[in-house]
Parts: sequence; structure tokens; C-alpha cells
Amino acid sequence: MKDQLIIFDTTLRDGEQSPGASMTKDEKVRIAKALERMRVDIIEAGFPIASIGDFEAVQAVAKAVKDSRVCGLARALDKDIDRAGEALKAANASRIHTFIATSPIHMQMKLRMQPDEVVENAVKAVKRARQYTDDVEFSPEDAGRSDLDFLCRVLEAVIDAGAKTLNIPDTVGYNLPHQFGELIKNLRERIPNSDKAVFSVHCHNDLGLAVANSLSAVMNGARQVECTINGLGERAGNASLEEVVMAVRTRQDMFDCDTRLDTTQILAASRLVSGVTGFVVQPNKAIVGANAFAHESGIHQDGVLKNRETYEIMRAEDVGWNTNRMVLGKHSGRNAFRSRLKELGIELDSEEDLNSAFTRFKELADKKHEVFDEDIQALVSDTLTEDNERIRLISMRVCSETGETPVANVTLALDDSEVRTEMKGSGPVDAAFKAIESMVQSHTELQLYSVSNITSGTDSQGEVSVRLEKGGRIVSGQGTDTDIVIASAKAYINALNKMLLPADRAHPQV
Ligand SMILES: CC(=O)SCCNC(=O)CCNC(=O)[C@H](O)C(C)(C)COP(=O)(O)OP(=O)(O)OC[C@H]1O[C@@H](n2cnc3c(N)ncnc32)[C@H](O)[C@@H]1OP(=O)(O)O
Ligand SMILES: CC(C)C(=O)C(=O)O
Repeated sequence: MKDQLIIFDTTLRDGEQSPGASMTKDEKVRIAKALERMRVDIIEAGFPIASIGDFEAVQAVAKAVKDSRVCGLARALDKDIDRAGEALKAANASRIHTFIATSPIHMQMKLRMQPDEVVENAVKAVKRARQYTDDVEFSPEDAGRSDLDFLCRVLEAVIDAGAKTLNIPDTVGYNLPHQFGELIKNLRERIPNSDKAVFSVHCHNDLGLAVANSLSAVMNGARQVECTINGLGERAGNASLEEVVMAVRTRQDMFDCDTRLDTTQILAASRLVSGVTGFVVQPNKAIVGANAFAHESGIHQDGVLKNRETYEIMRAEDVGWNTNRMVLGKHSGRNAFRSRLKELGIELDSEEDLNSAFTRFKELADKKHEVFDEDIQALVSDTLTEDNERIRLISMRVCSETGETPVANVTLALDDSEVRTEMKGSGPVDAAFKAIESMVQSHTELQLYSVSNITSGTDSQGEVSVRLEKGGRIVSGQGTDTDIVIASAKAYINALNKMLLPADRAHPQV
């Protein structure tokens, strides 16, 4: 039977200390409920002495949450501890987390206290907190830069005073993984009454090592990790909950403990925190970033289509994604393209058609970051109608300039010959249509012209629809391209091709 690794989430306290991430009482309650659904063990809801708003937020979380323990932070000061005790009164299960710095620089320059005074205040604070709850956590702030002997002395004293959890913070993210693991090991070995408390860690990410340091501590006996959703937190943030939890879960071969979290709630919580704080999750963020389970390159896609484990060490579904994702782009290969066509219910008659559609897909992918399903549908419908084309666009150059009449220079393949002309128009599309009509001489009337974008973004494909009428016969045409003038010419030519077909072979009229 493995030990339980306790997850202490501090999104609502240290996470909120990120500049710009302040949360209202209601927002804190919503996030706390999401953490409770995830089965987080302890929720640090705030720092009650900080403001009336934060006091009320901790109070509201304490009332709303039933299954997780709710914690409030307090300096080693009576007034802070009393305020935290008061805020947590309604909690089903509460914890007071009190702290005081133990590093030489913090004691001398910030607290302006002698080491003896620090020990005295720490002990006094723990004893006072115990008057409110049996569950008291103590942190020697800046432990990562504190003297080991002094740390042992403070920690031994606070255990005797009633602290049940000893949280070792690397407050400024200074430690390296090996060193931080050693620190936890040394403390556990050297403090005589260390077995009376749970060792916890609280790592900051100033050197990008918060998760690595936390994991190293767990490998050396820490049984609580303090972390935040999306790694939110003071400065560069804290250890990210999703990364710590999934590292331990995925590498059970390396850990003699595991959390009791429902990891399928991770993505929802990440999105909630991102939405509330306005802190966008970077696409390449582990576990919760948009690309965490997305594959774009052909070799990877081919591997994943054959067996997901070739390139996936976790299941996307286990952290709340619907599934993994194949992104079609310029690095994708035929196997992924074929598989997406199948998913879209598109059947091409021959390998030749597939190759032709694939070539057009690659051309499009060179112009666009991501090729979406709608792009593929448009591109394949072009492939399917290609056979019936008597008119094909070979090239087009349009000049549009302020104060000048736009000019379009268009080259078409008309049956077996190549023709070219230049025409002016009231706009670039008008000039292009006039040039095409002057070569085709269809004598059709343009009844409708509309443009829409297939996907969002300035690199999206424009989709143009036109409707032409001649002698009571109406045909429609569509064209797509990242350049809307070219998309317009394609749509016009598509409709003209239909108009040139016998009526019974033409596509349905609009
Ligand atoms: C590492 C961490 O993340 S710790 C948590 C950090 N979070 C916060 O600071 C957010 C909330 N903070 C606040 O709202 C305010 O700073 C308050 C309400 C806590 C205090 O406000 P003020 O009384 O105006 O004090 P101020 O913030 O200017 O200075 C902090 C004081 O606390 C003292 N102090 C700092 N830590 C501790 C501690 N653990 N125990 C006792 N005193 C402490 C400082 O020495 C300083 O004392 P001084 O005023 O005698 O010089
Ligand atoms: C209060 C303590 C745990 C803290 O936030 C830190 O040291 O970073």
C-alpha cells in the first residue's frame, strides 16, 4: 500500500499574489468548489488579515466547501492568527498556516529580529493557532536559504508546540532539485521528533524548477506538496498542481506515494482559473496547454494513429480532454490526411484524387498555420469538381492602390488554350470578374456575391459564394483562399464552369 501524497492547493492565496490575479469572493468560491470536485486535500483560501474582502472570501470558502480542508494563512502574530481562526469558524475541517522567515537575510533585513526571537515567535504562533484548530501548519519562510542547524532548531520547537505539518518553502526558487531533496532528507533525519509531523514543500519557479524541486522532495520523504493551478503565484509562480500530480501518477514506478485526486477535473479547473484571472495558458504548457495532446508532424501522427503510446505518455482523457488532437498543418503526412478525410465522411475515388487533394492541402498549409476541417471540406470539393472544369484560373495579379482605379491581370486556361487579359474595375473583385467575363463571354448576370471567413484569424481562408443567372438558369459557385480576391475569382469561375455544363449535370441550383 502506497502512502498518500497530500495536495495542498494555494491558487487562492499564493496564486492570487500574482500581480493582476486578484479574485473576488464569488470567484474564490467557484474555484474552491472546482478544487473540491478534484478531491484536493487542502485549499488555502486566502490571508484573512490582508483585507476585509479576503477575510470574507476565506469565510465564504469555509462555508461552501465540505470535502476538502480549508486553510488560512497568518504571520506569526496574534492578530493574524485570531483573524484566520475567526474566518475559518464555519469550516467542516480547518487548518491555520502560520509562518516566519528563518534565513539570515530575512531575519536581519526584513524582520529585524534575532534568531532566538524568531524561534520564540514561531512557537508562540503555533500554540495560539492550536487554540482554534488541531491542524496547524508551520512554514520557515525562505527555508531554501536558511542555515540547516537553525532550521532543525525551529522545526523541532514548533513540533513540540503542536504543529502537525512542517512546510519547507523555497520562497525565492533558489534551490536545485538534488539540493532541495537533500534538504528534506537531512531535516527528516536530523530532527529528533520529525516523525510527529508531515513534511511539506512549497516551491517557487524563479528558475523554472518548482515542479522538479517538489518532486525531488517527494522522493526524499515529503508527503505534502503545495501547488497551484496553472502554476499561478508570486513572481514566476508556484509548482503547478497539474504537473506535480500527473508526474507522480504517470511515473508510479518512481514514487512510493500517490495522490487521491480525480485528475479528469484538471482541465476544467485550469480553464476556470485562467478565465477568472485573465492569465492565458500558454499553448505548450504541460497537461493543460492547447498543444499538450496535439500532434502536427506527419511522423508523430502516423505513429499515434498506429498506437497512441508511440508519442503519448498520458491519456488526454485522464486530465479532462475529450481526446488527443491531430492538427493538420504543413508538417502533416498522408496517413493523417487520409484519416481525417475518413472522419469527415469524405471518400475519394482513387489514390490519384487523394494525392491531388493532399498536394492542395500542403499548398494551403504553407500559407496557413493550421488547416481546419472546413478548409479540408472546401479543398476536397474543389478536387471533386476539377474534372468538369473547362475554365481554370492559371494566375492573377491585382493592383489596388489609394486614388487609383484597381486593375486585374488574369490568365485562364479556357478549354485547351491559355488566354490572358487586363481590365479595370470599381474594386479589385470587380476588375477580376470583368477580366474573366471578357475572356469567357458567358453573358451571365451576377445575382449574389458574399464573403465569409471559414475559420477565425487574419490567416483564415475567405469563402466566397456567387450566384449567376442566364436565361432563367441559376447556378452558384464557391471559392476559398487565404486571399479573398483570389477566392472571389475561384468562386466566379466555379459558377461559370457549372453554367457551361449541361443543366442535368450541373450542381443543384440555389
Ligand atoms: C512568502 C509569502 O508569500 S508570505 C505572504 C505574502 N502575502 C502578502 O503579503 C499578501 C497580504 N499582505 C498584506 O495585505 C499586508 O502585507 C499585511 C496586511 C499582511 C501587513 O500589512 P502592514 O501591516 O501594512 O505591513 P507591511 O506589509 O507594510 O509589512 C509587513 C510587516 O510584517 C512583518 N512580517 C513579515 N512577515 C512576518 C511574519 N511571518 N511574522 C511576523 N511579522 C512578519 C514585517 O517585518 C513587517 O513588519 P514592520 O511593519 O514592523 O516592518
Ligand atoms: C508562506 C510561505 C509558505 C510562502 O508562501 C513562501 O515561502 O513562498
